[in-house]
Amino acid sequence: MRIALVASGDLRESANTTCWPAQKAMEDKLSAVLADMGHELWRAHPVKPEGHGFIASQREGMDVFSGIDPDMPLIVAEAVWQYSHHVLPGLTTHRGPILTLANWSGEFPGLVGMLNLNGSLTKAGLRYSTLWSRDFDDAFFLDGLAEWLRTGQITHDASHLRPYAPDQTSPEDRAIARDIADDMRERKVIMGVFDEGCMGMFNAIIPDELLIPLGVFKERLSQSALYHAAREVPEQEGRACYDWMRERGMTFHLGTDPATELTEDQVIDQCRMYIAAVRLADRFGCESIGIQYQQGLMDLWPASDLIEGMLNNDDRPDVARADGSVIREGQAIAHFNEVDECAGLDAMMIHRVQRALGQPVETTLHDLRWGDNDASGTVDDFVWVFEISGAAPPAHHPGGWNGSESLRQPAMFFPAGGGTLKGYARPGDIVWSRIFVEGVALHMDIGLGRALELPPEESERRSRATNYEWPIMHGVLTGISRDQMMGRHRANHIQVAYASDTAAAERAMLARAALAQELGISVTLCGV
Ligand SMILES: C[C@H](O)[C@@H](O)[C@@H](O)C(=O)CO
Repeated sequence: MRIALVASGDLRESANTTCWPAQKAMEDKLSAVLADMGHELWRAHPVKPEGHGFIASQREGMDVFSGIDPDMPLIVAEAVWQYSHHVLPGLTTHRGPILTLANWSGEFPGLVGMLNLNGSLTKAGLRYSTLWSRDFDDAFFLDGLAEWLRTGQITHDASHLRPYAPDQTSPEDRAIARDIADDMRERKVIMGVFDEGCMGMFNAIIPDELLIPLGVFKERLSQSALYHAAREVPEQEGRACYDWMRERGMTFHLGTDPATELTEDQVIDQCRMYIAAVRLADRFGCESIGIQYQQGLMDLWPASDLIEGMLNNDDRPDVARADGSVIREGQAIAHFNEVDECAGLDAMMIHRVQRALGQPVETTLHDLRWGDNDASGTVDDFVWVFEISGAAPPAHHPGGWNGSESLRQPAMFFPAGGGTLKGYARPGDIVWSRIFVEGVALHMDIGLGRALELPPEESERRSRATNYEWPIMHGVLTGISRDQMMGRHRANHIQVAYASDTAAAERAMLARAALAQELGISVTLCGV
């Protein structure tokens, strides 16, 4: 059988050319495996003179698909972060079986790219199968591939899923959830969206019609307004924020070459944008905000990540209004990275429930980046690398600000630099979740887990195997195997929040499930 292969890439040519060798190596392996099985893998688009073989725009993807027989079996293979909208239009009219596939490697965010495509295909209502492998020779992969070749689909183990039933939550916590839901629906809530849609993440956009019944409305803001407002903030105000973080013990790894190193000027500009973002959130009454950043703004201003980590922390530098009053003093302003609105909605619900239960509100999304057994032998579990591409709230790090550091964002992604907010998440009980769109409705997957402390060499190994600049949570998910998680998860992102102990985590999970259900979101308990 002849099988078409397409590879979607980044919009940034610097990322495409840097990552191409990893993609090529993966495609060669896949081709060899399929040849052994008696099939031919046909690359449906060429390796370009620019030095890579990725589809790098939506139009290019549409043109590639117009040359593919719509009834052929087709594999979208990803070893890198990719923009789903490059291939989504073509996939909407493809009739043959679709397989999304990634290599189990931390080197580049290929698994993350595949998971985003899966979430986007799910939201678009398209049928697909999905598979992953480290070396393309394990039984799980070979059996799955054989099943797909034979039947056009792969069924993953979903025995860890069960629908949530409201009587699992205590009457007191159901009342808390109902009060929050009533307040949202009556008083209404605003999510501030600084340029909707980021990096082709179709799954991350919630149609307004699905938010209206929850009382949630978007304020569509422009990154140009944020850029302008940041430029208006005097340098000394930015410096005061920078000093505030250093006084609390945060480490900034500074250099002198802005093209590849973090400079003080970049950090001060990030602080100016933090101040501008807080004031805009206040001006428009936004309960949460999301800054898209990665297109447009990335050419003008250092990365928004440090800003996002600062916003997501209750203990953050004060920002005053013109009259001198402090904006939401001592309270985090939930920020959803990459304007992932599903994460933004979840974060607002987390803030409200966790505050009502007296639990920490600090929450962040992470990429489901990679995972591996613990090479130090400290635990037997499979340990995930939850790793967001820039910043976690300092409250997630041991010692808070003192246990946090900032490194320059990689030049291949972020030409104007900017610092991250990195740390290794402190050990503790967590509740994880993901809101997603499927069948033109909102759904929530939720479960329990633990963040682990691993020996420094193992933390370092995991960080070096992925992006050293970015924060990590060593995550263990309760009752869910690696492959169950991969087979089910409908997004590249996973939301995490801490609880004080296991009982508190379970209570918070069930209270959040009750709130979601009350708001009309269908809830699946995963692994618990
Ligand atoms: C910098 C990259 O574009 C990352 O933002 C990307 O890999 C992601 O994190 C996607 O969630």
